[in-house]
Amino acid sequence: MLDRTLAGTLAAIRPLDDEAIAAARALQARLTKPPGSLGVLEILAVRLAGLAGTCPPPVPEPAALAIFAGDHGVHAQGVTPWPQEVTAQMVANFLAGGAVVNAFARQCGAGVTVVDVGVKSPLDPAEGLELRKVRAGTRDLSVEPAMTREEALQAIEVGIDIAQQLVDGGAKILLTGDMGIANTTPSAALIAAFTHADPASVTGLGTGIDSETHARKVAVVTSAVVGLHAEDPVDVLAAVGGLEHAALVGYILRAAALRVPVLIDGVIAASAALAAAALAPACTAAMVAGHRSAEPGASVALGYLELEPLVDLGLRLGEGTGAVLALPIVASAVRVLHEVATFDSAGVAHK
Ligand SMILES: Cc1cc2ncn([C@H]3O[C@H](COP(=O)(O)O)[C@@H](O)[C@H]3O)c2cc1C
Ligand SMILES: O=C(O)c1cccnc1
Repeated sequence: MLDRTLAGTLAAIRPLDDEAIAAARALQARLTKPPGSLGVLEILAVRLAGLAGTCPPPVPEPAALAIFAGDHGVHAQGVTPWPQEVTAQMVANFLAGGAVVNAFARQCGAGVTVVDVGVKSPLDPAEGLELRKVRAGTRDLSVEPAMTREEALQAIEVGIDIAQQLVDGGAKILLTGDMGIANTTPSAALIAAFTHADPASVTGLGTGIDSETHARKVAVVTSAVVGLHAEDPVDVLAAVGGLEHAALVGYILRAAALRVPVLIDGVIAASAALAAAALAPACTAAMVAGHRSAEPGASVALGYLELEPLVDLGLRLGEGTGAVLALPIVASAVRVLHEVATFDSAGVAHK
């Protein structure tokens, strides 16, 4: 049994299993389809065999989405037009099943868990809600570090714990989700900090902002990154990240430690994935990029992580929507290794 600390989680992350990869490649070659005809799906299924250490790897059902919710002190800088209360109001909407991600989750067959890791207002207990608040929102990252190192570590361990709980409950794949008004600003700062990209090039329009707001946002991200002298990934996360970002880091790392695939959603999850990869480079083997968010930083982060997104539909919502939409593709890729007949078994002639 792995201990649920960050150190215990990092120590358990291992590279892919070469034997399972070889077995999956050999199996792909025997299935009744021209070799390579399933393109990216073949590569993905082989990698998931390597992750699971068995061929075929488990069909990713049931699937579990965790939506980590938190508020942001940097909201005070006018980086988003939406009031901060929307974070808590959307949490209520997720719990009532009324958000976009709920519709997608019903369509694609994913369970939804909402985690309050840092919502500003107090939330009442509810079915499907995990009350794990580390702090009622971060501090303003443009003025001081958003979190203490201790707070960031606590939030990482919330993510670790939630991932462990979902996998203990039977989940065969974990999906990332987020809710936090203003959170595309810390996401851009994390992406600039970890990839060394120009802050302006990774700062997008978030929920949809005017050019004046965008200019303010670029200035905030630029000065946060210029003023950042942290080396350790947890310190970077504490300085310019959010509580939901930190929880996502723990969630991703725990998925990798448990050898369960983790479907990365949009720019918020991609920025957390960079921090996770900085802590444990081998954890990228467990990551599957769900979609290409319209937010420019997401493509920069995925490029840095060498991940190709499965779908590209111009989404810019978050909540886990892009991860959920990619789920049937991942499941289909794995199902091929379980269910497709071989040339021998089906009596189909080779070329
Ligand atoms: C109604 C509503 C539902 C959302 N669901 C996700 N987001 C997304 O938008 C927010 C980030 O964008 P920004 O940095 O521009 O504030 C996050 O809450 C993210 O999850 C939403 C935003 C709104 C307004
Ligand atoms: O990429 C995302 O997930 C995203 C983009 C804009 C706003 N909220 C989330």
